[in-house]
Amino acid sequence: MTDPQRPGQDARARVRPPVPASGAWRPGDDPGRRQFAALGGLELEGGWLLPEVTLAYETYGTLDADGGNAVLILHGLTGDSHVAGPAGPGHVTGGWWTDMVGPGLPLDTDRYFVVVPNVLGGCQGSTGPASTAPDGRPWGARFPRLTTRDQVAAEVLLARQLGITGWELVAGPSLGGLRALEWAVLGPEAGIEVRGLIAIGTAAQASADQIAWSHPQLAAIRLDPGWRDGDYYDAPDGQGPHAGLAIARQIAHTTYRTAGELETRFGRLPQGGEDPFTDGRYAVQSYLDHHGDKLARRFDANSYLVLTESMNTHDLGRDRGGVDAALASITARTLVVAIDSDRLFPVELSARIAAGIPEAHDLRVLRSPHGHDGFLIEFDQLGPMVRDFLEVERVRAPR
Ligand SMILES: CC(=O)SCCNC(=O)CCNC(=O)[C@H](O)C(C)(C)COP(=O)(O)OP(=O)(O)OC[C@H]1O[C@@H](n2cnc3c(N)ncnc32)[C@H](O)[C@@H]1OP(=O)(O)O
Ligand SMILES: N[C@@H](CCO)C(=O)O
Repeated sequence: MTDPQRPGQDARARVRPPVPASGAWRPGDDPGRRQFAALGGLELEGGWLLPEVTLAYETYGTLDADGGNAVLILHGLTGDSHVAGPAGPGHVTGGWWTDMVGPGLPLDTDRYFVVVPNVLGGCQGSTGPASTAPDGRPWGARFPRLTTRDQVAAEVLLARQLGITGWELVAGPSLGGLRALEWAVLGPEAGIEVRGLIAIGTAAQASADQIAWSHPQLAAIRLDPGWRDGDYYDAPDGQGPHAGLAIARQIAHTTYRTAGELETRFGRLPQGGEDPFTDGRYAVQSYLDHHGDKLARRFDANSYLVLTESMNTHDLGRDRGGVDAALASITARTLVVAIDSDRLFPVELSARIAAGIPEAHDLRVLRSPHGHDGFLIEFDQLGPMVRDFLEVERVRAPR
């Protein structure tokens, strides 16, 4: 991997990442070749009613006549429905699993019909805080609290609308893994079979450490004067809490990588042309500025809040007699994948999932210097793990 030492970014970026209003995320951005499902009202776990729910989604491949080849892929915190393919008109970023999903690839779209929804509460076409509330104004901070279960309940409605009665596989990393686990419990309860499950770098229950790391991220956004109590969409200066969101991403991004990687890649190198002893930055600071700035240009801060808080409340065992009982109720054949250097979702959290699900025969561990983001990088290892799992599945249950 090469690390360009980007010269010349304004050193003030250390304090307030420069995100021009024209380049920042705005409601309605990024229309793509996505499809949109109007799913009606949804009663949420917290008792609120979301009167009109839309989920954006993409599909890849063709659904068999018997509907037996449907696969659901669920994205992480800031991902979206664009799982594969290039960036381009309608897609700010290239597909986040382009190496994993496609003809002949581990999630083979010649064989499977792959469905990828944008999560409820997100900002890439699904109902979220930037959507219009019944009073004609954006929901903003009035958008109700969401849980993982609510997100999956919306996806159940989508599956029904698509005529899918069972998933051959539900797979997801990180926040997508939280939903995948929830699907494995809620899906069968809702009459949608989940035959296979792949949970990557994820957890059955948010840990204190994860909640702790999220805490300053939430504050960074809410304390940005541009947040305006969540109602910034129509701000006269066009500015939202872009600096707060960028700082949140910088904190998060550090947890997605490892201390060893940062040391190896950046060490104490100054950013090219800058002097950290005056007003310049170290290269690692510039790297974080870059990732913070990049997210603030493509993501809505209120969605970041809603999704982060949904992760914090994630608990597969809530009202189900605890995590162990919930895991024990999962009937899907399961592959659990951890990343050895993941400091945000450490291997123990995956080990607990693998130990608790009766049909989870395997805990596979990706070796990676990159930490949590390994699931977006280590395709040479992840691809064969997924292929192996699906081959065994095929032998076990030929169609
Ligand atoms: C499942 C999901 O939902 S996924 C959502 C996934 N997408 C994201 O998370 C987007 C954020 N991107 C990333 O986190 C990473 O790029 C990954 C995980 C996708 C890939 O990781 P890596 O290949 O290790 O990329 P890395 O972390 O080095 O970042 C590369 C970027 O940093 C920039 N960079 C590297 N060093 C510096 C520096 N010193 N100063 C400024 N920028 C720098 C590179 O120019 C490059 O910029 P670009 O992405 O705009 O082209
Ligand atoms: N980089 C990933 C990490 C969180 O899973 C994302 O933003 O979705």
